Amino acid sequence: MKYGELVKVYEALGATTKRLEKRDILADFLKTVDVEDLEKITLMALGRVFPSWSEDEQGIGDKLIMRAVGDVVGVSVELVEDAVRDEGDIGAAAEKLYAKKTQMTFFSQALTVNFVYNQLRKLSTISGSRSTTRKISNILELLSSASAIEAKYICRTILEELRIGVGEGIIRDAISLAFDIDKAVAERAHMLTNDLGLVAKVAKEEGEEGLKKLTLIPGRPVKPMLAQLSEAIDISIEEMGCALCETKYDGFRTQFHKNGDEITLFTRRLENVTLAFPDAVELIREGLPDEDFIAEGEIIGFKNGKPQPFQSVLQRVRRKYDIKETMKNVPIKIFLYDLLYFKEPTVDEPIIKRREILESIVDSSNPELNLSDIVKVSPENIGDAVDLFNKSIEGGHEGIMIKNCAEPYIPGIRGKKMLKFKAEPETLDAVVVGGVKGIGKRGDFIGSYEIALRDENDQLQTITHVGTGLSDDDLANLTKKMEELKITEKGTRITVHPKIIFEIAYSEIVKSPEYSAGYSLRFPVVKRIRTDKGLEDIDTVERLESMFNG
Ligand SMILES: Nc1ncnc2c1ncn2[C@@H]1O[C@H](COP(=O)(O)OP(=O)(O)OP(=O)(O)O)[C@@H](O)[C@H]1O
Repeated sequence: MKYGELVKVYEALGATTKRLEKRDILADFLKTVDVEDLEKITLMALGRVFPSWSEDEQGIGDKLIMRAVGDVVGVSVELVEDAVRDEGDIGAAAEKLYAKKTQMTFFSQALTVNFVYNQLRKLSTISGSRSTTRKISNILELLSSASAIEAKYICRTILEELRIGVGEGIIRDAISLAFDIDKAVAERAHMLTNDLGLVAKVAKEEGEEGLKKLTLIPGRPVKPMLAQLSEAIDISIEEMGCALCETKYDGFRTQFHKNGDEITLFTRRLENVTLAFPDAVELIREGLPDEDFIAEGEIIGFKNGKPQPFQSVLQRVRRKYDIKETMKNVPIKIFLYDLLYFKEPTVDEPIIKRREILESIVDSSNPELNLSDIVKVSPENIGDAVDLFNKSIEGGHEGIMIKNCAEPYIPGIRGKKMLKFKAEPETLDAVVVGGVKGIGKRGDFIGSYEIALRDENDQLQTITHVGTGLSDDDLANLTKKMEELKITEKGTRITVHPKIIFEIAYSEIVKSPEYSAGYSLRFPVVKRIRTDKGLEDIDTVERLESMFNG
């Protein structure tokens, strides 16, 4: 297939903000795609060339693309930077600049999807000496054969930001519609494999039956099951009838995979953090059996018998070097609470059974390797759950989880089957989309951060500016990061790629015409910088609205 055909679909998708229209456009298109191109096109519709579970990345920053665009069009990097400032992103800037392109390209052939996909994948394999030059020449090969509009989307795909408002949910629904697959079956296949390209291919070739056979593979990360808030401990237990209540540890959610001899650790964002935790790998190797498994739990920094703030474990993840040193500074404990695979998938077993198997396979004689504190509760002994809550808070933990005894593990879904009850008021996770440079003492820093939530059409809508709660160190680090993520700069204001996630506490939600969400927050404070969360994890305008309406 010609790349130009995919580009036409990108344009159509970008031209509407309506979710259902996007789904229909994509479904109609997917029906026409040959099976050889289907995996590639499904990934590229997401603006990616690697599935979510893959650790490969193109590793190209804005600067490098600007250089490449400048080279192809025959203008200076400064001019490209100006165009980006005017147009808002490198894709739109490239499209504009191509119109002025003076150099003619000889022997240029129409780009195919296959060629673009392979060239972009190749970028991840280029490393070592002269890698920048080699990467640029690889990008130039693509850009010099591209039309203006193709260049726009090639640049955006390199940065993994297509800006057409299409997320995984829309693509999954389009696959269901295109190949007549029950939505729940497609959703489950996606959640278990984390590979929409594969889901599309199997849906087309083997239909629902084929999708039902797709399952977990130890060594490949799975999206975690997420929790909703419990209104009150007693109400939740009454509703569930039988509940497993567990201490909610405020640590680093980790999946521990064993595949053959290899043990791999993944974060809730599916990042491989094995190298940051050699001690955790050893604890898991010694405390669990030899068979393949996927267990889930929390890694917590522990010092002098006390849990350390969540940020302390994050230090371990950020440090690429001196792991031995950081290991000494931040000793850890593991608290396991779920089992997704043991010799075979266990996700369909109820939590009560999964816990039973987990208890039977974990040797927790080492005080660093634990099972979560747990009580089985029914409406007759709700007091036991309240006791566990109090004990958890006294122990320096966040609260309790309340899990419906009968429920399977549902990856990636924030459902009512697993609830959390915390001592502290609820917070919001929002993404930073811009910032304002400070004045006076904070002149060198970006002191105020504009944050946004996601709306029902996957677009970001702003809610407030926040600067309180950040230490001088945070401000220095954030300012550096914001410079790297910068898209445009006007006066003291900058806009950035949406990558930094803040957890925000506030006193009240108010209506506001000033921000595009239509709501704002009073007295917002940054509680944490959530490097363990990504854009897909931020809260929605819908949730804000329902919290506003009480
Ligand atoms: N015993 C436990 N069982 C399940 N999850 C636990 C447990 N202890 C701690 N957790 C943590 O609680 C989180 C569940 O809350 P949720 O799914 O809402 O994630 P979250 O958005 O990270 O929540 P929060 O910001 O409240 O930690 C899990 O992600 C996990 O990290």
